[in-house]
Amino acid sequence: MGAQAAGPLVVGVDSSTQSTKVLVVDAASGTVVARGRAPHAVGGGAGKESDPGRWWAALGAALGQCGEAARQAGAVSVAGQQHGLVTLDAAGAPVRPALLWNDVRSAPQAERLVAELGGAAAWAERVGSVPGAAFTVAKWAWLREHEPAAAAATTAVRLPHDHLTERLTGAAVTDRGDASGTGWWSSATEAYDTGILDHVGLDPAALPRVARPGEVVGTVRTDELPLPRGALVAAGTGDNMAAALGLGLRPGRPVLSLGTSGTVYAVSRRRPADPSGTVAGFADARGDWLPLACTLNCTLAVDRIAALLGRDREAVEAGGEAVLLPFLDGERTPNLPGASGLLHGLRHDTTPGQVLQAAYDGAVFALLKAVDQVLDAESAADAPLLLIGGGARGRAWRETVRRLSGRPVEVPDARELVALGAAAQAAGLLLGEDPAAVAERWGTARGTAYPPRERDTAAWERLTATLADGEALLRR
Ligand SMILES: Nc1ncnc2c1ncn2[C@@H]1O[C@H](COP(=O)(O)OP(=O)(O)O)[C@@H](O)[C@H]1O
Ligand SMILES: O=C(CO)[C@@H](O)[C@H](O)COP(=O)(O)O
Repeated sequence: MGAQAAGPLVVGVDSSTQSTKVLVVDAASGTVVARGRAPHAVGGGAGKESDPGRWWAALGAALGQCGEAARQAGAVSVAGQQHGLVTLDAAGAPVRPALLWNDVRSAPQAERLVAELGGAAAWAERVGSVPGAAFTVAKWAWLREHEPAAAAATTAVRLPHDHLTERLTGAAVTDRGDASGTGWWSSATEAYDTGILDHVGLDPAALPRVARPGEVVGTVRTDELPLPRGALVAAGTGDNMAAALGLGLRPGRPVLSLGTSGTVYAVSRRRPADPSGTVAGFADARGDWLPLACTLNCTLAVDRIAALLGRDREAVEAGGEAVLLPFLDGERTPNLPGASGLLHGLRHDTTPGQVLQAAYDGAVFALLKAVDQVLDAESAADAPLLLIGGGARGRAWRETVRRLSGRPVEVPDARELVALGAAAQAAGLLLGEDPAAVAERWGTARGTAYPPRERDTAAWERLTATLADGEALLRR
């Protein structure tokens, strides 16, 4: 155990794309007393898949690294990567590996579903979002079409965080935040949409119950993990909703998260409904909304380009006119699921460091373009961007965001805001408090403030033009 604890201990879990991270936190002060981390494997050939059993094993390994502290927890909450399709058989075992949020094979099914059920505006009004390949409903439609035997063997469908919560408690339960990324939960009625479920041949009985914010959904009932039996378990939520909890986020504060995915979001009191599909109309974990735009190519794509160039990720150079759209995995924002990376504007004097800088620029461009779209109209135009996720630790990422946004940037000292948000949710159960108020009291958003820099409008215009002119290639 690291630092001393005064209050009861809580465990917050972040089961994200690349790894599971666990924090044991003093509920009274927010002090992190122990932490653990274990990697996941993402496979699946042309797609992106992970074995849910590996998430469970990684959770056990990460908790094990926390030593005695985890065994003293009074409450636990699991946050996880959004959208993933976990299919279970009658014995509760996975029928096949989970299809992940960044698997673009389901793009044709998403397109078809949008057309079949009234078009983009109708979906935005009914569900809050226009589903793309990421949404669980498109993944389920893909499975029925490509692996009908697997779909037929499925008796329960879960999201990654639901699956882990169920293994902890035995309860089939999810929360409104993660449910809002399925495409079969309506933000208009705040309930499963039986018309959509019927359309895709999924029995509502196969889905978990949607818990109320603040509900105790069960207690730890497994001996497979180093957690105390009987500890309270919160509903958990999607990883972006958990980070919003972890920051104690209030409306008007935009967040930019740089991890496997790039996301930009804000809390809103108004239910979003963007018919263009750029902004997903997610629910947050407390009863408000979380309009969010997400890219597929963020830290992994830029690290891959740095490796191709044989450079350290910080070895960027200013200047030149190269433009790089690093869409190595296809892209979600803009919606170009079949795209690959595009490099334009090379000259004899272009340096490798300038090409790497262009990759950073291309990775944050669509996210920065969406900042104003996720904020309510009355938000201050110069509100600082809260920069989080693994990339927030990097100078090149931070300076790129400052240069292309022209906004002030704040980088919280706290590293694991998703796990911290889950811990705040767990602490809320024990203390009978709102998790956002818990996080505020913990001071999780405290960090370093960077003033605005002059905006690089020339680079912005080059990116805009290359995206428009390259459209035919990017749609191929
Ligand atoms: N010091 C650093 N500078 C820049 N990038 C970093 C640094 N540390 C980690 N990263 C990036 O963070 C990414 C992981 O971010 P994280 O938010 O943990 O991902 P996940 O999406 O799995 O939650 C890695 O892909 C890596 O590129
Ligand atoms: O699909 C989305 C948001 O809609 C992603 O943000 C996933 O939730 C995965 O997150 P990370 O593993 O990158 O944190």
